[in-house]
Amino acid sequence: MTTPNELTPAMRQYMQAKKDLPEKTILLFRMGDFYELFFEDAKTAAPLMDIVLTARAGVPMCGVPYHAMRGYIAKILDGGYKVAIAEQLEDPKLAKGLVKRDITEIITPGTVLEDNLLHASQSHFIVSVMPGKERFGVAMLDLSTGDFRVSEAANASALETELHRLKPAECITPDSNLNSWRQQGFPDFPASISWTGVDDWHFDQQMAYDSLCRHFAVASLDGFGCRALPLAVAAAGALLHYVTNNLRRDASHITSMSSYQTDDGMILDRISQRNLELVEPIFADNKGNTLLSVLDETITPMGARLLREWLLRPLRDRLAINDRLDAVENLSQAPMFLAEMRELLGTVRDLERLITRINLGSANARDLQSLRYSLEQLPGLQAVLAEATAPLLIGQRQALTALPELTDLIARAIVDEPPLAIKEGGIIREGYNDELDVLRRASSEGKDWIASYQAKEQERTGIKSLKVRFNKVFGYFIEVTKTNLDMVPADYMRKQTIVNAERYITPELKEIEDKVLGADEKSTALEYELFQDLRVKICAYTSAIQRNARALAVIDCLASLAEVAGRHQYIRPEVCDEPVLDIRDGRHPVLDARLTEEPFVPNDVHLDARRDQLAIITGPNMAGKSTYIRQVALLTLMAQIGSFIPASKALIGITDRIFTRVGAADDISRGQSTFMVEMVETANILNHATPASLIILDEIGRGTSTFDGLSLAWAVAEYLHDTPAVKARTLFATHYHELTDLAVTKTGVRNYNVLITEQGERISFMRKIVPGAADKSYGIHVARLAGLPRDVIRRAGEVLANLENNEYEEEGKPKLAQSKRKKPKDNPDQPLLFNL
Ligand SMILES: Nc1ncnc2c1ncn2[C@@H]1O[C@H](COP(=O)(O)OP(=O)(O)OP(=O)(O)O)[C@@H](O)[C@H]1O
Repeated sequence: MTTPNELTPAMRQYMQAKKDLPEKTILLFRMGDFYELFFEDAKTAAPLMDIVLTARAGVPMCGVPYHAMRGYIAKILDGGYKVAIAEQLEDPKLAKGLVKRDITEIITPGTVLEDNLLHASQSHFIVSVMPGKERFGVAMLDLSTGDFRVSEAANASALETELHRLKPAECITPDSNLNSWRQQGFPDFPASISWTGVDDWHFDQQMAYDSLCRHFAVASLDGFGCRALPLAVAAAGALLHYVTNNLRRDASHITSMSSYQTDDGMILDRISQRNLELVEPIFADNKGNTLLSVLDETITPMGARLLREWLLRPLRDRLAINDRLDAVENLSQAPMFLAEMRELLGTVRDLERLITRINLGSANARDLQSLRYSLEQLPGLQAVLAEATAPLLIGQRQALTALPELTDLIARAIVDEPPLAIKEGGIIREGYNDELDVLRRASSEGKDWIASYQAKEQERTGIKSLKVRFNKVFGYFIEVTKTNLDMVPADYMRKQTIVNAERYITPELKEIEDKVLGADEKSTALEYELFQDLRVKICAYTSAIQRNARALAVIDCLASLAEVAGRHQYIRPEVCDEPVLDIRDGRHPVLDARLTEEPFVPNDVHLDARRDQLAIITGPNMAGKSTYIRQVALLTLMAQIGSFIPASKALIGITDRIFTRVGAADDISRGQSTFMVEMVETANILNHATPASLIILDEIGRGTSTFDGLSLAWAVAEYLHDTPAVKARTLFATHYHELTDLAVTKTGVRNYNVLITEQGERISFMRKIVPGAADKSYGIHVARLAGLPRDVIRRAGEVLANLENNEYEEEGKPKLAQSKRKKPKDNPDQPLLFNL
């Protein structure tokens, strides 16, 4: 084992860098053209990175070439580690003694900026959570865009919902809080979050407040709407400190912070988000099944990210919803205007991530050109938007600022098609810088001279095949093939022998070469300097560019909604604050958009929490019950994001929360039984629904015995109907026909069924929801369609007949054979329902 005293100076430097790193951090230490890893880090990371572990002087080590390093970051992060990068802080050629090295950044799952680890259409948040007595302060930062927001969640369940919506890769929280969660069990947060505990004092309110003020160069945070959000400020201050100090990341592109209330939008908890397949399908291979996949016709990455956010956070304020609907209507009514706008958006690149890269110094010349082409669309967009009449569109037009001085500057500075590399020249346009032009002229005149020198020497020596060539080792040289060596003049100096030729130099060739190469080297260095200068100049426009990006995102989202509305013949819904839902000829947006052989059959819905509150929907399997109730939830949600909807007419009372209890995907991974999950979800609904909510229940109690299930379903329906505090609009699809009896005694219960036509043994699904209870279950018909053996179908028919005729054994069990008909007497297990 090597002791510290035996370490080389570079190794001691390595140990020093390693000393201050947080736990579970792998250090990549730059040494020349490689990033090297040593000791335990090498042993841990080599298999993760899939590279060979070697040893030098007994020290385990491995390494990757500097240019490939970024590609390995994901592999280390995936292994559950952070990545620290130690760079050389001076040019090794100029260093006197040991090259200075230090940690320049620490990369964690929530703070990656590598393109291959980011989704263009999704934000990538690191979140900070500060617990209060009951409330939680929440701050979130997307380092790739500079998007920084704060909020407070009213309680643990609101925090859960918020984290499921944001899906952060990483969260920080005070050490003490993380420890208590670890001891008492975590709330229901997404399992994918990597949690980091941070010293409690970073969350000190005053310190956080002061450091935020310092960062934004303001005297108060009131301008960011943070006056009444002390916990949020603490979370935000700690987050900024963590990113800039602990991770040593550059935060110059974080130019503002915004605040929002977690409960001013419609609440969509984890379960509804999943069941309604809003942004992710329940089964991963059904990508086209999500509502987002139908509504997302955005053109820019900023628009795609914002639309996703709109979908997961529908509005609740009628005026705000109408603002969006007005804008969508305005665009829908002017297809030319819409098309022109979308065409202009087609040239706009990811402005938010571009300006971040420019700020962080990782942008190349092509990024600057992309920025220029994107910004050059703004005057055109402003001109087109001058036609807009909807206030939201007018507002966005006013928020757009064309930056002609900046686009001109980039246009003058950068060539049309610059290379990817930024240190090898070829980037700066002629005429931008006099000194550069002079150097280039010297180089090109020299090169011309060299070109003519070849012809001159051919003439002088009479060697037709004489060539003037160049390589990096010898510079310029004259090459003569072996057959012509007798004609080589005396003044040629031999430099190298190769297989078929000899290479020579001459004093005059070397003299010109010095000029050419000197000029080339200088001009490349100057180009890099000019590029850096330009980058700094562009950084001054960061917040103006970010404002433009936000306005463009809104425009893109509205245009996407208008485009989809036109494509699928949607109509504008009317929204109101009363707890009603009146939709004519509604269609399921996802099934409707997908072209299938069976045309989609539209259906109505009429619900009013004050009168027709609870609809019980019965009907055979496969009839379309689930589709129908999900459709109602989706149409309500669409209306509240400001989208038009597939229907012929709609009045939508604004909903505070959509609850779903749907059997499809039970969470076995959470270690709960199907029935337990079902009951937990039902409890959540009964405990949180309000008269402004919308509840869709697809069968309750299926996971237990029939009688238990039926009794629970019955009691749940009664509770929803009878309890004033939870009297929400409810759609209840069920196979328990007994539930249809509720309509007899409960004034707010309505029965519906899905129309079926029967021809002999065959049934046809009409997909039409009609008033009244279904009279038969038809489960056995569907089983026949599914190909169950004939004997099983016949036997099931017999048993069904027994059951339907209440034929029971003495002890009250259904008699599963043809037998004398007898009803059980005085059996306490026999549910009351059958006697109703
Ligand atoms: N209105 C409709 N128009 C056209 N096709 C429909 C309609 N509603 C449903 N379908 C089709 O019928 C299929 C079955 O619908 P769904 O799953 O909603 O039935 P269900 O009654 O809930 O069945 P189960 O009780 O077995 O869960 C759907 O996959 C869909 O393709």
